[in-house]
Amino acid sequence: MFAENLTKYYGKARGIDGLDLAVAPGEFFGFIGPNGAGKSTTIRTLLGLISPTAGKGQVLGMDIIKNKKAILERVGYLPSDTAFYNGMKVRDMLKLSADLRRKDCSAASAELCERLQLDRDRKVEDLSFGNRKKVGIVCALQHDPELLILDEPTGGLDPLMQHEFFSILQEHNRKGATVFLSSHILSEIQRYCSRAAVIREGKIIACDSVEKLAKTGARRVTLRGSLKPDALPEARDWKEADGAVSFLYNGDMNQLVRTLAAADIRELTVAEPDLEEIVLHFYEKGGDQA
Ligand SMILES: Nc1ncnc2c1ncn2[C@@H]1O[C@H](COP(=O)(O)OP(=O)(O)OP(=O)(O)O)[C@@H](O)[C@H]1O
Repeated sequence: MFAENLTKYYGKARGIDGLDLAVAPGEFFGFIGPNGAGKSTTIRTLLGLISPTAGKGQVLGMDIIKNKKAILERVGYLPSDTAFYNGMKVRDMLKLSADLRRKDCSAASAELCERLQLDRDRKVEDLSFGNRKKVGIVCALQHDPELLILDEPTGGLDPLMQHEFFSILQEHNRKGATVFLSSHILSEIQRYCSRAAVIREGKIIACDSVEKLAKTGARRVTLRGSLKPDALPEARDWKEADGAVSFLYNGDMNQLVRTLAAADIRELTVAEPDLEEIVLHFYEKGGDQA
């Protein structure tokens, strides 16, 4: 799947602007970005649900403008906001979704409902938000698609269900399915994805293995003692909690050690910042790695 200079304007409003992205078959790929960055617009444009203003893309080797219908038939898509027909029971909704793909998915559907603890005899409109999400998940997965595109899938799922959901995704991925997961929750990207792209204001500002994205020259220094921020002008993102101060430091280590030696330090840890901190930094600075 790839996008090249993919651009979507809603009138004058920017959805995405010159977005480049490539996801290889079989990847478990994460798509991270703040609210309004363009994650859903990217996904909807790639699926042919909205037409790009400019640029091009391919999904499963098919052109996103010429082959919209075929793409939707072969992809499992979970939209960020799932809408269903009122008055239908879960089992009827799932059957309708399978019928639209002209596939008998009854065995897979039953197994997924069992694993996600979804009661098929209830009406969809009577379900809680999380349980409606599960209906969307089963619709996206029951036909065993080769590409899964999941837009913020875990909202509303409790931790046990999130765990089960990711186990199911991992099983699909191990069997060869490509998983494209958009999320705000960095810990789940870090845990499950092998590569990820960071989107900000409609553009990809970083794309790499999760390991490399999380790797940075900067360290988070946490200490208890008398050090004041003006002693280390190169340190940034000062935080104070429980009597300890911490900051991100990307400067000369000898300088850090000399400065600390001159202060009265009772406790000191120097650690790699977590992915969350690094991505937040991307959001703020627009791409200079910490
Ligand atoms: N139908 C629309 N009409 C006008 N502007 C839109 C429309 N849909 C999205 N936008 C704008 O496009 C930009 C990208 O929105 P998009 O929903 O793709 O972001 P997102 O990254 O999925 O955000 P979130 O995490 O909040 O779901 C936003 O500024 C949004 O206001």
